[in-house]
Amino acid sequence: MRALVDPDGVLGILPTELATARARNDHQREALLQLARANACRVKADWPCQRDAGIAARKAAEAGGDAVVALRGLVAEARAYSALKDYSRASDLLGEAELRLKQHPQPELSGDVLLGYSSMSHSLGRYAMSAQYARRGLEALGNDTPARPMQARLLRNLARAQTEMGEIADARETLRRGQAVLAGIDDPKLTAEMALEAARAARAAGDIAAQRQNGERVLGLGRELVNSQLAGLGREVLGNAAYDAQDWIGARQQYAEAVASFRALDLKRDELRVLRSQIQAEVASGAMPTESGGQLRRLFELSAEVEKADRAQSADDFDARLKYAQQEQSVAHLQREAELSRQRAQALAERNRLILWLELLTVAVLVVILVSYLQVRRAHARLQSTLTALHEREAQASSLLHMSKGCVLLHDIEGRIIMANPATATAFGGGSAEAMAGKPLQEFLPAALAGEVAAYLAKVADEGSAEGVLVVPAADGGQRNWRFASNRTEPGDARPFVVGQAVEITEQARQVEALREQGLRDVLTGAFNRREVDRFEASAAGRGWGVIAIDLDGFKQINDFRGHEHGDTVLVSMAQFIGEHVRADDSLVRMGGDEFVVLLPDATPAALEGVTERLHQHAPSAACRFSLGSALREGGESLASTLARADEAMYAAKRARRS
Ligand SMILES: Nc1nc2c(ncn2[C@@H]2O[C@H](COP(=O)(O)OP(=O)(O)OP(=O)(O)O)[C@@H](O)[C@H]2O)c(=O)[nH]1
Repeated sequence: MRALVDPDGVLGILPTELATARARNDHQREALLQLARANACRVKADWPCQRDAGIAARKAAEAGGDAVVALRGLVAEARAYSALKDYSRASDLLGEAELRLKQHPQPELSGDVLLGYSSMSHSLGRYAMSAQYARRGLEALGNDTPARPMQARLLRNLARAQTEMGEIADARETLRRGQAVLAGIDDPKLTAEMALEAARAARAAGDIAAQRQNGERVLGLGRELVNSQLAGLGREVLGNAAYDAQDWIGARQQYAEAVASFRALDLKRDELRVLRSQIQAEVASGAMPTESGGQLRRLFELSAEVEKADRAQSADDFDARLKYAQQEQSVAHLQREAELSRQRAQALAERNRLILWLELLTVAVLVVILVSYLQVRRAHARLQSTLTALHEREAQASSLLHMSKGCVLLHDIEGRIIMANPATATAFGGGSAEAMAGKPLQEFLPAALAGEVAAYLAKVADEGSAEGVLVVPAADGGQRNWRFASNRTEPGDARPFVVGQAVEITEQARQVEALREQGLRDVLTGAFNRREVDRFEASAAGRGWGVIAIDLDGFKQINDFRGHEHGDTVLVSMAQFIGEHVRADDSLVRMGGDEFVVLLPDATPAALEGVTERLHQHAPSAACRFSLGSALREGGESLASTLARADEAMYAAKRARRS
């Protein structure tokens, strides 16, 4: 902004700032400083300076990667070439700027480019085209644009073209809009340009007052900006106003001032134009001979026509260049479009491929989810039925345990009860099954069985199982027999325990004992039979024994004379007689027929003597006479040897009795 009002000040400080930015390699700042320089040069109408600054700004911005600032530099450069009337270069650069703008849309810069085209068209006398570019520029900016100076410039160009085309009312309306836009913007050069256009339009409309007013304004701004060209233009406007008011003297004076200003600046075209007006004023005022005036008029007409023709030629060239540039743009545009549509088609194909994959993936995921769901459902159903069966079995097992007459007991390796069924609690007198839990097994068994319980626990722990019969003394003095079988859980079990079962076999044991007893007894007399001999020898092994052999005398005759049944009675009576006179531990064995043996465990000679003596002593009360012989075990002899010696002694006694 400072470049607009104080261009010299800006240009004064720029070299230092630029040097600092370059030293820091700060391309972006350098580019912005060069843009400021281009603006300041434009205000001073120093077009080569603007061109160079624009080029430098573009290069620095490109080095700094700032595409937008590079574009600004390019536009500044183009506008400078346009001002230098190098339309070919200007249009090339504007075309390039347009192309770049498609990639980096910037409404203000688009407006600037179109302003450049509009100015060039105007310079070449293509006013309709100039107006059209100006309108396009205004459209590109939009109504509410913040780029008001650019909007004002476009309005200025539009008004200028309208004036040239004779659309004076429209031109003045456009200028009013332009001035409204400019209000509040501190841009003296633009203000002056707007005033110049207003003056031209006023002249075309025959409004001398407005011409003067605008001329004064331009002149004032020229002074303010110390701009001789502006001052010259202001003088020209005032000269035109005076000319139109037929104030020939005033007109000649203003024109003369303007010519002087343009000559000092070497602005030949401006000088020629004003000089022509000045001579016309001279002629009109009669200061020149009419004849010369006629020739001069012709000269001016010709010069104006030639100028117009030159302009038309330039315009044709420009048209051709514009067309070429537009074709280039169109080709580039078409290429870009083709590339874009190729990329779009590629992207679409890629997208479709991705969508297809996505769909396939979705289907696969859905199938996996469905299969998993079905499997989970099946597993759940299986689990449910297994649980139901398990609960049923658990209930059955619990019933079995509770209803079982047999004892079921779970205990740990140390013998601590984990669980017992009611039958166990009843059998062991443990109160309730629950009360037994947590207590040691020994607590429910007599102290006398402590050793057996310890042996049982050691066996089941070491070998994994134990079974046998436990004989428990009963309160009534008898005993109860329990057959048990216990199994330990697998050795690897973290918390091993033992499942024990027991059934009471007291009655069976009693019956077995009775049967065993019967097998050892002689049916007729109740004395032991011969099997007792073997049992006795086995039980008394390693110890001493005594034997008394007894044989009835004349028993055959009893049978023969008194009958066999009586003989039986005698045998029974004799067994009773012998049993009454032997010791409680002695065994009376009927060896067969009328032969009896008394087996005396641990018998001493005195004990044997005592028994035989008692038998002899009570012999008269016996139902039958008898003979006896006795023998004590000698050394480790067999029972058969002792029996043989006792038999021998008995027979010896029988012979002695007979004789
Ligand atoms: N009534 C009866 N008689 C039996 C039984 N067993 C054997 N006898 C008889 O017992 C008799 C035994 O005869 P012996 O060996 O000669 O006995 P004994 O007549 O006493 O003669 P000695 O022994 O020499 O004194 C035989 O007549 C047998 O038939 C039995 O169970 N009941």
